[in-house]
Amino acid sequence: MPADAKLDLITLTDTPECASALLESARTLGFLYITFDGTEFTPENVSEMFGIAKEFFASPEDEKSTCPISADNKGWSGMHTETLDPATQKRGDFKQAMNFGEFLNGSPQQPITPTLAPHIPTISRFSDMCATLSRRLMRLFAEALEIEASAGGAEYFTASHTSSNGPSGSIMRLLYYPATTPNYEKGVDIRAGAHSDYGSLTLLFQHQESGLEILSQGGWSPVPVVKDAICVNIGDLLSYWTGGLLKSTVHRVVVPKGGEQRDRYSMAYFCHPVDTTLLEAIPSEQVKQRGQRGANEAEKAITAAEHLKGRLAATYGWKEKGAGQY
Ligand SMILES: O=C(O)CCC(=O)C(=O)O
Ligand SMILES: [Fe+2]
Repeated sequence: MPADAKLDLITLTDTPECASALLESARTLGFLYITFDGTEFTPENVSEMFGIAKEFFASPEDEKSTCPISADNKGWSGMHTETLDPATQKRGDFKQAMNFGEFLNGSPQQPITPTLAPHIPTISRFSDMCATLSRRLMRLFAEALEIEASAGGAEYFTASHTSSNGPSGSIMRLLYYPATTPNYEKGVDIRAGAHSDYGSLTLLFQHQESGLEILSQGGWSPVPVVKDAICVNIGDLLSYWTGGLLKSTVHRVVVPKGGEQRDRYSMAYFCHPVDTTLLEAIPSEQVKQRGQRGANEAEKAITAAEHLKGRLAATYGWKEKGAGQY
């Protein structure tokens, strides 16, 4: 049995010490936990959202399928619809998901099912809280990276992570991994295939049940669920932007030992910069020291939207070498 991954558990304070601790976790594992304490999240508002997720996934397939996932990455995806590791998987992920794009003044910009309709204010508020927390984390990363004051210093990422400045790829996602009987085929099915996330960072809320694993040199390590805490991981875009200093670590979701009969629910907020954001070399000595990699090597800066589009082609080469190796 591989040893559990040891993720740092950090309580957010807006101090240089906290910023350094976050950067250290992001530079090493690329994964960490932050406690609800120190954020707007509480056991109550998170469990209210899990209640909505359960109600939604229990609603009839006929109803959910009126909002199918579309090319804009919003909507419902049923069992085996998404394949996160197409090179290896014979069958799509053993899960369902519902993706919400950004809300505009509290209104969804996508079709919504009747079961979800009464909960829109709660989902919209939760999504906003995730955006606010993500922006705060980005601010702390900028502080720890000692970005030149003339370029914005600790506020370097703020405008690009503010939704009023334009559309972005940010997504609030509800996830449901059903119990594995009777249709789960061991060795063929997986709850979520190996992948890295695409954006700046991801906030992950897990409901009791474990199963998340991260890949390191030693192989796959299970990530134990920490009560009243949010798992934070760095995405490909931020790894690219920082010349690989911050690690976008490959991860997957499996059925934990003895968990075959249990459902698993989680919620992920994928934070992306505004589409038009230019991913230019970051004016930080720490990033410059990474040499000609990622955004440091590009002659012409690409935008966040271009990075997202080209992500698969751009990342498969280094993914074979190991996580986040720009
Ligand atoms: O459900 C989880 O714990 C992780 C899901 C995940 O990695 C993803 O959707 O990108
Ligand atoms: Fe992921």
